[in-house]
Amino acid sequence: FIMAQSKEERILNFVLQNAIKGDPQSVVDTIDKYCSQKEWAMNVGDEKGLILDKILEETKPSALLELGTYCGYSAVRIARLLKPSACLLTIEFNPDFAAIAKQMIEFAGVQDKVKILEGPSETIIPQLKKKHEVDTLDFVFLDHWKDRYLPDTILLLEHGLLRKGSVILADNVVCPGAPDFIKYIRNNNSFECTNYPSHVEYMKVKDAMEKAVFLG
Ligand SMILES: Nc1ncnc2c1ncn2[C@@H]1O[C@H](Cn2cc(CNC(=O)c3cc([N+](=O)[O-])cc(O)c3O)nn2)[C@@H](O)[C@H]1O
Ligand SMILES: [Mg+2]
Repeated sequence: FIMAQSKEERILNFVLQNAIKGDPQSVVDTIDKYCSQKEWAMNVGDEKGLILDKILEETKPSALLELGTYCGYSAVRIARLLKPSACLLTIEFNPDFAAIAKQMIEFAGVQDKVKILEGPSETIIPQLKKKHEVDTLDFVFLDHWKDRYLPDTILLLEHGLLRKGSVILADNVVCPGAPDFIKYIRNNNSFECTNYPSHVEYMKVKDAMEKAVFLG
């Protein structure tokens, strides 16, 4: 009998059947095709993805953290631009989504640059230095629950995970929005903020990403 698939399983199966194995760009393009034509899903998407690409190419990070792996779209999108020695740690607490993302990342052939850490960000961030051999982070992508953006940014600061020049990039600062994070980061003299207007993935609804550079 046909298992009642989840949307996330349907996205993964569409990639396994239609993308080119070992080609991360084709995985990104195939997810965008499925989610714009068949079923909407909360990937950062192609329009905001190009902003993400540009900021990555400017930053050239070696140690990266993502909060909210979901199906692995942004993990594959980020990893495809990283130098061989770079490493993306991505935190996901939903085990079903983590399993899908693992298969997505392996199919794209970027598994050597991506490590999925299963659990809630509030638990894993304090473990990054001792358990996951992180010194400081060059780049952090926030795309998980919007009311966790601010507390997790404060956790990163408290645990000495940011250094002068570390870049935090936050998705969805307009829709669904992260008002407490935006208020804090724009009023904190230790951060230099830039807003990048865009749209919600696969929609005409206005959204934006916010870049915050830590000044030390
Ligand atoms: N504290 C957490 N620790 C680890 N993983 C988490 C945490 N919170 C959520 N997640 C995971 O993030 C993934 C994605 N996610 C993101 C959100 C919040 N994002 C959105 O709700 C959203 C919503 C829209 N939208 O409604 O248009 C557009 C977007 O780009 C979005 O990111 N909820 N789950 C999910 O796999 C979830 O398990
Ligand atoms: Mg998002």
